[in-house]
Amino acid sequence: MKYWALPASWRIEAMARPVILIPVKPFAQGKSRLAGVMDEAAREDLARRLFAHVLAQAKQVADVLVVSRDEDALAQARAAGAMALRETCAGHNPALAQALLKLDRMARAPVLIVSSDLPLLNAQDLRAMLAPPMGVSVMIAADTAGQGTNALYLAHPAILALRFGPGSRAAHEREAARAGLGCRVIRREGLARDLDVPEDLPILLSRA
Ligand SMILES: Nc1nc2c(ncn2[C@@H]2O[C@H](COP(=O)(O)OP(=O)(O)OP(=O)(O)O)[C@@H](O)[C@H]2O)c(=O)[nH]1
Ligand SMILES: O=C(O)[C@H](O)COP(=O)(O)O
Repeated sequence: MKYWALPASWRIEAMARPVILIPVKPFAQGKSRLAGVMDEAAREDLARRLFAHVLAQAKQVADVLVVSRDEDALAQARAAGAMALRETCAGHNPALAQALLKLDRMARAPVLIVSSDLPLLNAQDLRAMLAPPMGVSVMIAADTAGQGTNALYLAHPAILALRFGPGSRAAHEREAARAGLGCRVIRREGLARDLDVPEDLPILLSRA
């Protein structure tokens, strides 16, 4: 069938370019679980560098939207050519919900939510997350423990209730099942290795 012979609503979805959505906690508040081994300035610097890395990888792959209440993070996003959204409802899930609402109004394009603390992330990881198998509308990149969600692909912005927080991998799977959506869990090192606790810090050496 010719492209222009498709129903109009399908055409819009087929044209819609995916967006990578990066939530960023204020740099000075992030990485609080490293407080026992790094002072405030070092944690802030680390959070800033991790975000810069994720942003650079994401920009190679798709349009990017950053949601944050940190003006520096928003400025860094704009300087890299990304869209920036000031968070009005503080918190991981509320900020993402705000961003998804905006994306849903812009276009019903696929969204890939990616954590800003993935030191081994590369563009291939992101491309893999943006290529779901037929019939799959939700893809979850689990953390190494299989408990958290480090990246979440959504076929469109309003498809799933967000459940970031402890046990989010299982919670996102449950939400997908409840909504009758095809769902896959992906395990790739670049997506799985986040940097949360002191035991994760040796990852940085492998990037040195
Ligand atoms: N916009 C926004 N992003 C958040 C918020 N809280 C967490 N995030 C982001 O969500 C992703 C996962 O966060 P966490 O792994 O909990 O990282 P963190 O909050 O820096 O680490 P801890 O302070 O140790 O909990 C990262 O991209 C964070 O920047 C928030 O309140 N607002
Ligand atoms: O799974 C999640 O909700 C996020 O990745 C945050 O989880 P974490 O606090 O274990 O990093």
